[in-house]
Amino acid sequence: MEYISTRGSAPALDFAGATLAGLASDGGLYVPSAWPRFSEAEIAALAGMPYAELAAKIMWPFVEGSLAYDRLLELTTAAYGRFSHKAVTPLRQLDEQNWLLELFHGPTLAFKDVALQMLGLLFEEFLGRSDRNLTIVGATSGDTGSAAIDAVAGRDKVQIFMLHPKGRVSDVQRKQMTTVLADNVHNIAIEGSFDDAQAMVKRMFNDTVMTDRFAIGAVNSINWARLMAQVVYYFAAALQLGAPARKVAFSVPTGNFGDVFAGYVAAQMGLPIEKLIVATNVNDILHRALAHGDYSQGTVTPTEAPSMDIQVSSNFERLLFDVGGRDGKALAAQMAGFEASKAMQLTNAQREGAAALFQSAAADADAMRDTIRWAREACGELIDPHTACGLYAARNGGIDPAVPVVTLATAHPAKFPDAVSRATGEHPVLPARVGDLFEREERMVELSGDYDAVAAFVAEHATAKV
Ligand SMILES: Cc1ncc(COP(=O)(O)O)c(C=O)c1O
Ligand SMILES: N[C@@H](CCOP(=O)(O)O)C(=O)O
Repeated sequence: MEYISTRGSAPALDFAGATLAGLASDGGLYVPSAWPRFSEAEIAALAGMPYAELAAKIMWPFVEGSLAYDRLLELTTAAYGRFSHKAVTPLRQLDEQNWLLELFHGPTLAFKDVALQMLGLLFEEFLGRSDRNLTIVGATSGDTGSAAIDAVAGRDKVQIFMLHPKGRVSDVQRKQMTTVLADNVHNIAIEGSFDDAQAMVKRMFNDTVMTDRFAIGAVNSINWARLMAQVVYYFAAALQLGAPARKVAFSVPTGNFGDVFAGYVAAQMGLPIEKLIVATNVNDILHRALAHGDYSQGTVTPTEAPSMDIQVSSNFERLLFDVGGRDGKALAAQMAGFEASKAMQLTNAQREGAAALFQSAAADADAMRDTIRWAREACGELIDPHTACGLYAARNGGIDPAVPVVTLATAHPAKFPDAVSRATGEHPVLPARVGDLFEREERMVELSGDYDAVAAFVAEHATAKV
């Protein structure tokens, strides 16, 4: 499989190259040059497979040329062997139409583990074939950070620098990052929002002073390998609910548009998806873009679903590229306009292409709280505030009652105990494997939101590329 940039001018790479590169050198994001497609019979034959095997089957067309199938299966077996539930991503029924897909049974209790456990192993595999050192620079609103740190802590040839917005992640999220004291882990709290952190990360990929000395790598969902691994659980859930004979809808709590774009990829591969519901909190740039074609940044409002406090959604670029006719030059111009003015109108082709599969909704604080309460009182489930945005959109999405609607449960409720207990009066308990989190020592540095200060810190602590 060959990977091309959404902005049309970076060199095409194979899977290993795209995984190590992260962001394309023209500022675009890597996408497969064509979507692999499974026939109905091929999809039906996937039913009932153990998760690791299903993962290898789904990922295979994306990695072919960079990994042998048997090696891929060894990696998926190792990655998903660390999950605390045998099914890895179990489904739970809430009522006649609604289901929860629990994605939080990995080591750091959020859906990010599903992709990052795999990505950590892929880095090790590909770096082992060269004498290259990787300097990972990432931005997190709370969950990517801990999942990425868990996946690479202590690994040879990798240093990780993780930027989070100071004071804007939950205490559990912060401690899951800052209590990992491995020498290759560097946590940086910056003044500003996740968007500010993400902008600095992207800038570093195009800063030749840095890229001449260091091989900068990505763990955010700008890295294609993240999304590839997330495609698997759409297949896993839909197969359990009767696919390919029956269509399924998904409601996806959304911030950086990575998780829901993985659903779009599943649909391009042939999975019969009725609708993908994009669920935001009040930071609703994606809801405005999908409902009205208006992709304009706005300021970030802190909410009880802090991981989705995002107003620039990196992966939306991948969708605009695909539904807009895969014209890299035109998209590069459109994105340059957005970067200059912080606003952009979708073209008619982009709006119509997106509307064929996506619908959207934004949940405010009342909607989140009421949905957390409903899930507890009516269905006996404690859910986190991000999942609540998804479930709110699912219950109000007007999907044909004959179609099952799966809400992605993206985080364990105990990561956000204050919001959950405000809504339900119950304090969710952290699973035993992270139970002593609050007794562990923390280490992080605090920096201003100034790019030069962050770059200087990275340069001081990173290892040169070879
Ligand atoms: C718990 C949780 N739910 C949902 C999201 C949104 O996912 P995405 O950024 O892939 O849209 C995030 C992070 O962004 C998250 O951490
Ligand atoms: N919610 C994320 C934000 C970063 O998104 P990513 O999926 O692009 O890594 C987080 O928790 O950090």
